[in-house]
Amino acid sequence: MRTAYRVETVRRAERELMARVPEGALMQRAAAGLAAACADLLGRVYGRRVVLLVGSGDNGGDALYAGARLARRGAGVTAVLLAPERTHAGGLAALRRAGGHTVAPAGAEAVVRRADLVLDGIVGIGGKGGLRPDAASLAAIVAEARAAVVAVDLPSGVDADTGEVHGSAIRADLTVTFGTHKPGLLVDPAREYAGSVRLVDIGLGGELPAEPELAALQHADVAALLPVPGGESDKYRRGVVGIAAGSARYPGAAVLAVAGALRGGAGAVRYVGPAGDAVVARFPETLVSDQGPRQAGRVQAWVVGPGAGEDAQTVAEVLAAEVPVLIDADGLRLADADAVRGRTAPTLMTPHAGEAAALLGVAREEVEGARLRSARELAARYRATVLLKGSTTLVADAGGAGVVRVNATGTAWLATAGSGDVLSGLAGSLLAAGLSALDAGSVGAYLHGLAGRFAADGAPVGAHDVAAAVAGAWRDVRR
Ligand SMILES: NC(=O)C1=CN([C@@H]2O[C@H](COP(=O)(O)OP(=O)(O)OC[C@H]3O[C@@H](n4cnc5c(N)ncnc54)[C@H](OP(=O)(O)O)[C@@H]3O)[C@@H](O)[C@H]2O)[C@@H](O)CC1
Ligand SMILES: [K+]
Repeated sequence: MRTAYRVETVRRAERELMARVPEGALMQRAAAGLAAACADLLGRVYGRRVVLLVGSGDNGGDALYAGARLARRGAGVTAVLLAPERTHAGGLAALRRAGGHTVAPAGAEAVVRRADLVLDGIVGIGGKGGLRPDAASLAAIVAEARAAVVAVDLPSGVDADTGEVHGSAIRADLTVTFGTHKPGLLVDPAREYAGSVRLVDIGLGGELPAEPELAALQHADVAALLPVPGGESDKYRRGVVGIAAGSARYPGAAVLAVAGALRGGAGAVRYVGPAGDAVVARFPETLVSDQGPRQAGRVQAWVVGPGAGEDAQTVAEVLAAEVPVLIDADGLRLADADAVRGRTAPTLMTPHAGEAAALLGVAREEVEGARLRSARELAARYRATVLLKGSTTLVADAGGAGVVRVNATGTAWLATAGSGDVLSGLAGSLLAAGLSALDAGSVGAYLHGLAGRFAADGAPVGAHDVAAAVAGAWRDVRR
């Protein structure tokens, strides 16, 4: 499990650890890891031109000590000091001893233009709000440069706790972060500014609490959660998932949701709705019912909404069922909020940013800019588990508090028509197989993302290709 902690938690853990190690030891560990990452990126250190952007806090101190290490290995290192009188004294002395130089911000453009590598030590976890004007002009200069950019701990200007970006921020190729990931490194839009992320162990692990702010499942975590049939299993014990989806206008949504559901671990898929012929033509193993959800026979979980059009009656019937329910697409619009809040069995809502915005009564951009806050807010309002889809997929558990899962497997190729229908079937099938809403949502997103990668392999794909690739993703996870 990859985990991320909020700044106040990181600060508390650092205080505990600092009390037990020699003064300055943590910064030296950070600087050593940072310098090593820079050396890896450069390939050869000797003769390279390195520019440090140095703010007034310890983030600048890290950059200066790392710069000193690179200077000792033969790099030409120049530090741009944003606040010369408040620069980290020990770091500055170390850089000077190693033969490094300093310039004022007015000299930044000339040195950055010629640099091979820029280290962004303007601000780290002590940052508040978007970059101030002097720092923002440096960010603009860096954006024009050909140099590789390494962010120290965080790209300056992004919000460490939320992943929000207010104003300008440094765009890095690599972020070297210390002790633990910060939520902003895993959630868009900030994640995009971070580039790839390398975690340097400074010994903080033992001081961090059990519950992080964010957690990203890895292969082993997913493998442990996947439902696997035992010797005594039959189709009913493995769980039956009901799919109430599709309409005369959108029969394809039903086919795709069933396609996802067949790959999600339930023992059988029951379909109700007007697209039964299309579903059976493609997937003859589906149990098709021409009754509404109430009369359709037992299921262990329902999926309602993909391509549902205006069928509010079906949505209401499904919400009244005392089994877990996944609500997607049109179902989100048609569901009565009080009916969702009043449910006793788990509910998993799977909106994309536009749908989440409509439910929250805000603009889509607001959700995209504040994904973590939006997912928690929806989960609190509806007392439902919320899987917010998009460039970063998040799953917040019912009520909105507690750890939020972030999915790291997605690919931009998944932004294709019908892809969400496959995910809803897949996650609904995992619900029917007995996973909690949080696990079904995050395992579903993980497999779906991986399947998208396998199916796409660098080229456009259709949603049916993604569904077909889920089995391969499943095998890859269990391997
Ligand atoms: N603690 C530890 O054990 C370890 C910590 N480590 C390192 O320390 C870092 C935290 O250091 P920190 O606490 O000194 O804060 P930091 O991020 O340098 O920023 C504060 C300065 O930024 C300024 N500033 C604020 N907002 C701004 C803005 N929007 N735009 C521009 N400037 C802004 C603010 O100015 P002020 O408000 O004071 O005028 C203040 O001077 C952490 O990220 C990691 O790199 C590692 O060495 C490992 C061990
Ligand atoms: K930084």
